[in-house]
Amino acid sequence: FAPLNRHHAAFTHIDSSVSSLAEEKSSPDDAPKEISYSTILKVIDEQHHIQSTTSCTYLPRETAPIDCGGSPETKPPSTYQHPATPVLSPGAVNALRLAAERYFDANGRMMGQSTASLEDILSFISPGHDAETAIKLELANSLTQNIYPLVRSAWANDKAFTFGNADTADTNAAPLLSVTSATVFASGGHSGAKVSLTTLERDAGIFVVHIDLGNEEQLSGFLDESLAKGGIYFESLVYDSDRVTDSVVRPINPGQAVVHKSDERTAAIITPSNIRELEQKDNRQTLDTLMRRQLLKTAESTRHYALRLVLTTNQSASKTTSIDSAESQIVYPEAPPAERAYRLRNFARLKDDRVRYLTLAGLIDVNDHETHLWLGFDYLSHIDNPEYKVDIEQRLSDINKAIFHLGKAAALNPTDPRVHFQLATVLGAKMECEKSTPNHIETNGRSLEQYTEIAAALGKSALCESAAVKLGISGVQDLTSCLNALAQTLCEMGDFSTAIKVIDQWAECGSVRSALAIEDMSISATEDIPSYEWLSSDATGKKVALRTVGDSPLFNDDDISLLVSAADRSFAQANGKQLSRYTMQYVGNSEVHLDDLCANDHVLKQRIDHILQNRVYPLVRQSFAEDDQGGELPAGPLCVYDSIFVRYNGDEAVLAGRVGASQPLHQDGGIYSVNVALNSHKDDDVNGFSGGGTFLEGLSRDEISCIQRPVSPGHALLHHTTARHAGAPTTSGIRDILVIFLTARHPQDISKSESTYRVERPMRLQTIAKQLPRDKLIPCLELAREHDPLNSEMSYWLGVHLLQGDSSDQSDQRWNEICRGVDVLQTATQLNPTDARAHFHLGMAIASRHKYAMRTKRAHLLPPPGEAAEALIYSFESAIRLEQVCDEAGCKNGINIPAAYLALGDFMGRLRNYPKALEYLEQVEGAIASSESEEDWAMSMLEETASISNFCRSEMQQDSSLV
Ligand SMILES: O=C(O)CCC(=O)C(=O)O
Ligand SMILES: [Fe+2]
Repeated sequence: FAPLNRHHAAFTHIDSSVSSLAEEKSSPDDAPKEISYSTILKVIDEQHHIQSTTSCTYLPRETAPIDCGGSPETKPPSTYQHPATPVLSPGAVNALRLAAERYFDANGRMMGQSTASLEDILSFISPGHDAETAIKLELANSLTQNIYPLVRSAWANDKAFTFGNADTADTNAAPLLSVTSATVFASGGHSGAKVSLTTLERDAGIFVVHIDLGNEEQLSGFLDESLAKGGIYFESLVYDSDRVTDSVVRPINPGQAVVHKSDERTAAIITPSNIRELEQKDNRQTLDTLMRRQLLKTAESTRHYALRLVLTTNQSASKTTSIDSAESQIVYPEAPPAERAYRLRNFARLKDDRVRYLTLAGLIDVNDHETHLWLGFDYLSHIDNPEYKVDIEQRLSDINKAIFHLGKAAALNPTDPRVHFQLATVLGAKMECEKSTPNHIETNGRSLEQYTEIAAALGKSALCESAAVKLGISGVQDLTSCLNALAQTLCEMGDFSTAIKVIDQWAECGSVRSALAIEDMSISATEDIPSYEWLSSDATGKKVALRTVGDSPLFNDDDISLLVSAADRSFAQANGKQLSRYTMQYVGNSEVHLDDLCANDHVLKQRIDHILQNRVYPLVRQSFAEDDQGGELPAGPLCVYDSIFVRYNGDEAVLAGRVGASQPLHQDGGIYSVNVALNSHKDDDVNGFSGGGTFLEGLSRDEISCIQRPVSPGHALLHHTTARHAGAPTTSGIRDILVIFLTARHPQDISKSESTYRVERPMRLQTIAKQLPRDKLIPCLELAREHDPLNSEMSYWLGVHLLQGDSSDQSDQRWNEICRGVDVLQTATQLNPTDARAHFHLGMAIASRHKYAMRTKRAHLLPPPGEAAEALIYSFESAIRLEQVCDEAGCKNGINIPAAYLALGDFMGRLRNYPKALEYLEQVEGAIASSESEEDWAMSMLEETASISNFCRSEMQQDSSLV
C-alpha cells in the first residue's frame, strides 16, 4: 500500500525544473545543498506566474474582481457547484466530442482512458477555422460570464482571493482567475472498460471546472433517454458505505459543468442513469452489487468524454528599475498559498531532506491535508527503513510525529482511506516500539486499547476505500490489504467472530478483482462441454484431479497462439525484469497475469471470456458436481480469482545449476484450479519440453505416475485448490501453461443461504494465525479447522503448533495439548494420507508424547507400547516412502529423514527392542549423506545416534550375558 504512488502526471515536470532553477539562483552564501526557503519560494512564485499567464492564452483571464455582495463570512465553504444551466451549447459539445474522437482515432488511442490537451483537440475541429474560432469564443464567454463569477461567489472567502496584499485598496493587486490547463478526457466503450475517466486524486491548481461532453449516443438524438451519464465521485461526500451514490454528483448532462476546489479528491465517472434505484434495490453488505455490475456494463457500452479546466489565481507582475542598471526587472508576485504548498510538495519529493520543505508547505497552507499525509508518511518510512538505526527514544519521537501529522490529516480530510491506513500502520509501529522499551510493562488493557484504535483506523480506511470500489472507480488492491490488516488486528485482539466477517469481505475482494467474465447462470452452455476423466487414487480411493479428453479441448490452436503471442510481447517488453508476483520464485520461471494481458488486448479478452463462459464454467459445474469430497458447488456465479500465464524455461534453470524449472508443493488460492497446457511435451513433439508437468501429491501412493500432463495442448487438468501439488521440474525446453484459479460471487438471490467463501476463509485464517502469538495462534487455527474440517492443512498446522509448546511446563494443560496435538495430526494423515509432512510430524508427536509422559510420571496414561510403536513406525515409514516419491519427482517437502530414523531408533531403544533400534539407527548416516546437508545439526545428530547405538549394544551384551 503506497499512498503516494498516485501523482498528478501533469505536474511531474515541475520537480526537476524548480530544483535546477533554484540551484541556479541560490546565492553563493547558501549552504551547498540547502537552498534557502526564500529562494525556493521565489522560483515557485515565478513558475506559477509564468505558467498561469502563458498557458491556455486562447482562454481569457478574469478582468476585474466582481463584488458578489452578501457576507461571505457566514457562508460555509461549498464542496462543489453544479449549476443547472449548461455552460456550452449542444453544438459546441458535439463539435468538441467529435473532434476528440477524431484526434484519439488519429493517435491510435481509442482504448482505455485517453487524455489530450484542449488545444490539440481544437485543431481537429471540422470543417475549419471558423468553427474553431466559434467554439473558442463560446468557451471564452462562458468563462467570463458564468464560470468566473460563479467561482468568485461560491468561494469568496478562499485564500486564493485574499492572499498577499489583496486586502489593500489596490485593486490592481487583486488576484484574478485564469485557466492554467485544459484537458479532454475519454473512457469506456470496450470490453473491460474503466468506469472512471480520470484517476481518483486531487488536481493541480486551485479550482477545477469539469464540463461534460457526453457520449456517442448523443449523436443519435437520444439525449434524454441516454443510459450513460457523466458524474463525479467526491471522496469527501462518502459517509456511509451503503449509500455510496450520495458521493456521486450526477447527472451531469452534456454541456453542464461542475466546479470544485482542486484539493477535493475526485474522479470523473460514467454512470447508468438509474444508478440510485439500482443501489436501493440491492443494498447488501457486499461489493458485488447489481449497481456495480451495471456501472461496469455501462462503461463498456459507450465512450464518454469530458473537458476539465484547471483554474488558478494570480496577481499582476510589477516592474522595478534598479538604480545601477537601466534595464527594468520583473518582480513576480506571490503565488496563492495552495499553489505554493502544492509545488513545494512536488519539489520535496525528490529531496533527501524532504521534511524541511514539507514543513514549510504545512506552514504556508495549514489546511492542506495532503501535506500532513506526506509528512506522516515520511516519518513512517524512516521508521520502516532498516538502515535508519536510531535509539528507541528517537524512534518513538519519529513515530509520535507521524501520528501527529496523520491525525491532523485525518481531521482535515476524514474520508481519505490512505490517511487512515497509514495511521493504523504507525499506531502498530508505536505498539511494537513501546514493547521493546526497557521499562515496558505489558498490560492487557493497554494493548487492547491500542488494538482497538488500530482496528478503528483500518475500519475507516476500508469504509472509504470500499465506496470507490463499489462504484467501480478503484481496483481492489488497497481494500484487500486494508481488510487483511484489519482481520489480522482483530485476531490479535482475539475477536475472531468479527475477523471472520472481515475475511469474507477480503475473499469477496478477490472475487471481484478480475475483469474477466463471470459465469452467466441464466444461459446454458452453447458449445460442447469438453469430455473429461477423473484421475482417482486406487490407494486412497480419492478423486485427485480430472483431465479433459477428446477432440474438443478448452483452447483451440488459434486461442493458444493468440494467448502465447500476447505473453511473448509482454515478456519481451519486460525485458528480463522479474515479472513474478509469487513469493517463491525459482530460476527459469516467468509469469504474467492474464488480466494484464487482456487489459491491452480486447480481442484476447473477448476470446477468453467466451472460453470461460462456454467451456470452463460449464465444465467445472458439471465435473465437480460428481465430486463427493469438495462439498457443494457455489450457489453464486463462478468467476476468476486470478489467472497466470507461467513459462518454465528448463534450459535456463539447468544452466543455473538446478534440476529444472519448477514450483514447490503448494495449495492455490480460490476454489478450483484449471491448468491448461499450451505446448507439447517432447514425447509428442520434438519442439516441446522434457520433464515438467503437474505433480499431484494425491497420487503419490499409486502405481500411476504422480506427475500428470494434459493430453495435448489446449487440454487441461482441473483440481480443488486445496489439493496439494507442485510444478515438476521442466528439464529442457520451454513449458507454457495457463493456470486459472476460480472462485465465486455471492448468489444474486439473497434468500439463498450459503457460504461462498467456505474454502477460502479458513485458508486466510491459517495464514494469519501463523503470525500470531501462541495464545491467539492456537484458537485461530482451531477456528480455521472448524470452518473447513475437510482441509487437512488446518489439522496439520494445528497439530504442529500444539506440539511446539513449553517443554518445561509439566501441567495437565500442557499434557492435554500434546495429546490433542497427536490426535489432530492423526486426523491430518487420515484426511490426506499422502502428506509426507503430516506423517512425519505425527511420528514426532508420538515420540514427544512418550518422552514427556516418562519425564512427568504419566507413563500410565500412555497407550500400550506395542500400539504406540506400530503407530510410530507406520507414520515414519509412510513419511519416508512418500518423501522418496516426492524427491524422485523433484518436488520434495524437505522433511528431515535422518531425524525420522533417529526418532525410530530412539523409540525402539526405549521399548528395549535393541536389534530393531540398531537397524533404524544404522540408516541415519546414509540418510544424512543423501540429504546433502552440511548443517550443524547433522554432526550433533550423528553424535546422538552413536551414543544411542552404543547404549543399545551394551544393553544387548548385558542381556546376552545374563542368559
Ligand atoms: O506446473 C504446473 O503444472 C503447476 C502450476 C501451479 O501449480 C501453479 O501455477 O499454481
Ligand atoms: Fe498451483
